[in-house]
Amino acid sequence: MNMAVKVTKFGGSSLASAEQILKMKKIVEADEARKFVVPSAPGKRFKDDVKVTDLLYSLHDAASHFEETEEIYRQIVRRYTDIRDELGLSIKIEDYLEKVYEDIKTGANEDYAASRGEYLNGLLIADLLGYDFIDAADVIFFDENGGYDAKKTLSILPGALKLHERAVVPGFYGSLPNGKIRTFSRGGSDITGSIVARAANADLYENWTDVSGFMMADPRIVEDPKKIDVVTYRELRELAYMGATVLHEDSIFPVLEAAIPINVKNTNDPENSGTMIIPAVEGRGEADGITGIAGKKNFTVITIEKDGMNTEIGFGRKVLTCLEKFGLSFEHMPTSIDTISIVVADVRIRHCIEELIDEIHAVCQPDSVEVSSNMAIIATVGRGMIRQVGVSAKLFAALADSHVNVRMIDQGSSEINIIVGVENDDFEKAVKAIYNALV
Ligand SMILES: Nc1ncnc2c1ncn2[C@@H]1O[C@H](COP(=O)(O)OP(=O)(O)O)[C@@H](O)[C@H]1O
Ligand SMILES: N[C@@H](CC(=O)OP(=O)(O)O)C(=O)O
Repeated sequence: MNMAVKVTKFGGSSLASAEQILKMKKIVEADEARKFVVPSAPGKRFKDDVKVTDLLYSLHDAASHFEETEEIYRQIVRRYTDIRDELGLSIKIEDYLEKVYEDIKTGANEDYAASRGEYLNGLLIADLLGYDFIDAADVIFFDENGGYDAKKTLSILPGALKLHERAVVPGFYGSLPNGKIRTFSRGGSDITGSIVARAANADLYENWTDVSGFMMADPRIVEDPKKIDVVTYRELRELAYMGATVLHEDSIFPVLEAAIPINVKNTNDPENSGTMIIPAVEGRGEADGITGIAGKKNFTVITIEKDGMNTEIGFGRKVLTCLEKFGLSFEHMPTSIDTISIVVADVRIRHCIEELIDEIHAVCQPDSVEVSSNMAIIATVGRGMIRQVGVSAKLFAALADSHVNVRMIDQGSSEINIIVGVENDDFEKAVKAIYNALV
């Protein structure tokens, strides 16, 4: 029988210092099946520390504006040389750092700069574990539009992995058809881990972080929230997208087809079983109540009102055409007979809000258009939750009792979530109220 294969991704918090990296080593060495390791860049060692990835973005920004770069570069050098020295390794990481610095000063792109956090950490970790190093630029590919190219990657990566008994593949980046480096969006090492798990046909994708799995709410908002033991890919995606940052929302796609389970585990508490993320939960469903609550701040809600909107053919299309004209995607679109609300992230819409409203007036001829910014959206997620009588009644009663003004309600058509929009200032209060009422 073939030996089991596990792909282990370690997040920045798990690799922030030599002390954390030694915990990683112990975990990897405790199980023969942990053949492929996907590291992030060193993250925060303490609350107000700066992630190496953020230092690299700053370095690139300073270099491209011809500003002072030495101090930022020195901080980056110190992070890696401290780790190397404390681990007692002899790899000459300074040589690699100098090359990175030179490349950034001579015009390398921003993604290249950001990706070096994982690249350099991968070199150190491969040296420490005695694993081979595979540069992600040689095995993970993006297409000319910058999207992940699954076809090309899966035609090369599985063969490349077979050449190595044990290897480190740095997270977060790959290469474009022109050979330039491209990164996933922030937190994207989780996606690399999933891609490597798929290519290795792994039995399990372990995602090691600084919490013992997915909690029913963000532990920075709700004190000591209950852990989610098992969650489906779909629920996970909803929670992750809506702000539960433990796992990148796109990290389920690569493993989805092969139905490889993901186990979120805690580097600081490796015995804890963490959270299992699986395709579907057999024999469980309608009576399960909620799975979790997640949310994000800083959205704008545009409410368009027009009497008789429900009978006007093509009204929705006209509204969406306006968004398209400004290159805007939207998060939610709750409707009633005479109103449509569009929810868009503040950062996307800020620069064009006035022109967009003028366009909506011109194209849709509405009775009124109202804009509310500084809104937070909160999703309460659970398979079967919607069919369970009383969940939404309890949720809205709890918000009313806490004097939270609900500005928008949307029930996702996937029937696994209820979404409410509240003012940014009420966000934490609302999450706590929903948690206390439903958990
Ligand atoms: N529902 C949740 N359950 C657990 N952690 C959460 C949740 N929502 C937000 N978080 C936050 O996600 C963090 C882990 O994600 P991240 O910082 O990206 O880790 P890593 O550096 O390991 O990739 C936790 O420390 C926690 O503060
Ligand atoms: N280092 C990258 C990618 C990543 O996934 O990091 P982390 O595992 O620390 O979330 C970032 O900060 O976005």
